[in-house]
Amino acid sequence: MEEPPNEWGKKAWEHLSLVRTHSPLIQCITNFVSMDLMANTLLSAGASPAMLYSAEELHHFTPRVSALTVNIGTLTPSWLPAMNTAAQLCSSLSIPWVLDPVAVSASPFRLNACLELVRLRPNVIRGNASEIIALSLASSTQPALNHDAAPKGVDSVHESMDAIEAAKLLAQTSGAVVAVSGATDIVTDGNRVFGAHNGVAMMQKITATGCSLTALIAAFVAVDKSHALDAAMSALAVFGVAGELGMKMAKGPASLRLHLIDALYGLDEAALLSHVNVTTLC
Ligand SMILES: Nc1ncnc2c1ncn2[C@@H]1O[C@H](COP(=O)(O)OP(=O)(O)O)[C@@H](O)[C@H]1O
Ligand SMILES: Cc1ncsc1CCOP(=O)(O)O
Ligand SMILES: [Mg+2]
Repeated sequence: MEEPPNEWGKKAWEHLSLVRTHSPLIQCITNFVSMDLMANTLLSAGASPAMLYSAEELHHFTPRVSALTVNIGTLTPSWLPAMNTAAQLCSSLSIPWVLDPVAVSASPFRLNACLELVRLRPNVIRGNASEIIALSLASSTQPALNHDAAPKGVDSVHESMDAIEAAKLLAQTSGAVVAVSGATDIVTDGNRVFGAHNGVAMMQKITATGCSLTALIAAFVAVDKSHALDAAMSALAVFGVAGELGMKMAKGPASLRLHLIDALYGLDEAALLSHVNVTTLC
């Protein structure tokens, strides 16, 4: 019997092709750990990264970008004005921007910074399961966070499938598309929920793969602004497939980092049609 066509695979290929053709300029206000991998991920996908974060140049630069990513990984008070100004500029100019709430439950300072950024209306919020659960809880009722249950650092202590309801709620309260990475990458607009069953567990052993994925989402949304959910899903699937193909060559995290970038650069339509595995979750 003939296989049904892989509609999400086709869509992922269309989005990746648009990124390669248009090479969207992506501003990344991000943590020091992720700058290198994030910029290289964007370049290998065909986008143009710019890791500019000085408040002095935002009014000149940010209005000319195709999308922005704001990542609070190594947050200090001095970074916040630039993050807020860039986010405000994007929201007022209808430039898509994506928030990565790294380690949002690590401190009240970080949580409050994130809540302020959520109020500036990101188009997409991407985090791991623990981050989305914590931000969703705080966005809806503002409870005191239970620090015993919350992770202490940047890595998730929850499974992505356990964050579906939290992701839907965060999408509804924020108006953003919400993406949760993990064994299954989940995307929701608060109503529809899709999951990409791609990627390999070893990707967790490379620092900043999550941050880089968030920037990739920004690049994909930049080329399909009116379909943020589809674009985010494509980015998650593409990154996951690159991880799977890279893993065939890798011996461990260090060589996976290298082969992941090479695989992303070399992805073709046949690879996406045969590997992208997206299903409707609810
Ligand atoms: N158990 C897993 N199996 C397959 N892929 C995974 C797994 N855990 C994470 N990934 C992939 O690793 C990448 C980074 O996700 P994650 O580790 O959740 O982000 P973060 O670094 O923000 O915690 C994503 O592409 C995700 O799909
Ligand atoms: C280790 C670390 N510490 C502060 S930011 C950061 C990188 C986190 O990257 P990711 O969220 O992609 O794992
Ligand atoms: Mg992260």
